[in-house]
Amino acid sequence: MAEQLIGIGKYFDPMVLKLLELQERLKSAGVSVEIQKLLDEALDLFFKRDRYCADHSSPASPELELINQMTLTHPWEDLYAQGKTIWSLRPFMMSGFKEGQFLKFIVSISNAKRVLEIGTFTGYGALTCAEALPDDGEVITCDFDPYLENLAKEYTSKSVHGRKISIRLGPALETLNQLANEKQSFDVIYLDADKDKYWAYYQAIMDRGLLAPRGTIVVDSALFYGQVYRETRDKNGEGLKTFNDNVSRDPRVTTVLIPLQDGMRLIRRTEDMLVKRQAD
Ligand SMILES: C[S@@+](CC[C@H](N)C(=O)[O-])C[C@H]1O[C@@H](n2cnc3c(N)ncnc32)[C@H](O)[C@@H]1O
Repeated sequence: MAEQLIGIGKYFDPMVLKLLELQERLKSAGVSVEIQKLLDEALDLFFKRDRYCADHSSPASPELELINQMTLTHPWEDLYAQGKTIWSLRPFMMSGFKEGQFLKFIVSISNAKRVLEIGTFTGYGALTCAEALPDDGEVITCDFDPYLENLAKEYTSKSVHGRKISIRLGPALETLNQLANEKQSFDVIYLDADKDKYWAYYQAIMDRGLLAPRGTIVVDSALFYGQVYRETRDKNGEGLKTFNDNVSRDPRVTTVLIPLQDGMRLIRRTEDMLVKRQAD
């Protein structure tokens, strides 16, 4: 890719990536030490804020931390080279701590009982949701990679909340159609799979009754490394842009896009946002 479209490590914000690039270039550009120091301080403030927020949030459970560590150290490249995974997976695909805690709050404050996750990966999002559900709650999560089905099962079952999780294997759109045919509906739906199909997933969710009354859709990677507001986009960035444009114009829903991590979007039916007050 000519321009840097994809983030480095856990930093998804193209502005930070540009500032890091500038910091490198200034070192050899003969710019005064004071100017370099100002930029170093500005970046340091950004990283400190990130660290401070993480340090002053409740920690993830030991079981989630185990999934995090396993995901970071798993031999993804070797597995793909050996044909054991159907595509090239990377640790940064995992939801991780900040998004996880945010998602957990949404599940909890919604008093959700049933959650659907589109895109399981190593089970971090599924277990996060399961931890916020009551004993009779259920998370259905789906992925099309059989390797991930086994891995996520192995790791989520290490938690007492793992029994609330079931995994459906297959292309997400087929799974959504199956669930709709089974007349299933969900209080929270976490959309976190192939970005170019988000609009198709959203249409299936909204048109086929998958979102329960007063339900919420949570969309991950809604900014997609800033591609949605930049000139250059790949197939996924294009998919996300179409999705964002269409959803923000859909009169059925009320939505907010939050610059958390790589962008998180919340969507609810507009009628569910209206407070029903008793007549005086
Ligand atoms: C970003 S990761 C999901 C991360 C996960 N939700 C978490 O909380 O850590 C996206 C996942 O979607 C899966 N995926 C991509 N395209 C898919 C499709 N068409 N059908 C089903 N799963 C798909 C990938 O295999 C991958 O595991």
